[in-house]
Amino acid sequence: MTGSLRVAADAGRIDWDALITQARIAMTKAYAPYSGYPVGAAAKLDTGTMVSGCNVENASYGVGLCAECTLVGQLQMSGGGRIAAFVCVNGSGELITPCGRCRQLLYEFAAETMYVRTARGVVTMDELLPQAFGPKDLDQGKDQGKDDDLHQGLNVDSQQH
Ligand SMILES: O=c1ccn([C@H]2C[C@H](O)[C@@H](CO)O2)c(=O)[nH]1
Repeated sequence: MTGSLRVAADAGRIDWDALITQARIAMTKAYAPYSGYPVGAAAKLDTGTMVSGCNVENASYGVGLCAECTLVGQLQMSGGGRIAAFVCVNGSGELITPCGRCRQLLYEFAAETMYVRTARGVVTMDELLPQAFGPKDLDQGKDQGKDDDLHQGLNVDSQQH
């Protein structure tokens, strides 16, 4: 089976209706007095556990939490795990795609292949956030930080400016 066929077959085994129902229930708990735009999110972990979240806004607008924020908080609090499937919905219960910041939040906890059902169909996390920055990049950066030659090279350069 080719890669894309396997992806389609795996995604087809997910109970999306159950996940969307959970997201809609979560959306009813949203605290969104400022935007008037409630959001609910739900994820199925590779452990089988279901977690959900809703947006929680704030009088200091910029510090409001997206539904995905509270979802990853619940994920960690409920013992951790990797997200195998994810959906989020708006106040009408319709599918929306996670905002940019939330794609990064979700990526941190994504399973090897994580499926996201959107209004345009099922996509993978890698398709939603291509060339993502993640934990592996931090590992590489740490190794390079110990490279004295590189540091000296950077110092020389900075002295020239
Ligand atoms: O992926 C998203 C996009 C938006 N929102 C929230 C943030 C804000 O409370 C409201 C309007 O942007 O929707 C989410 O929870 N998740």
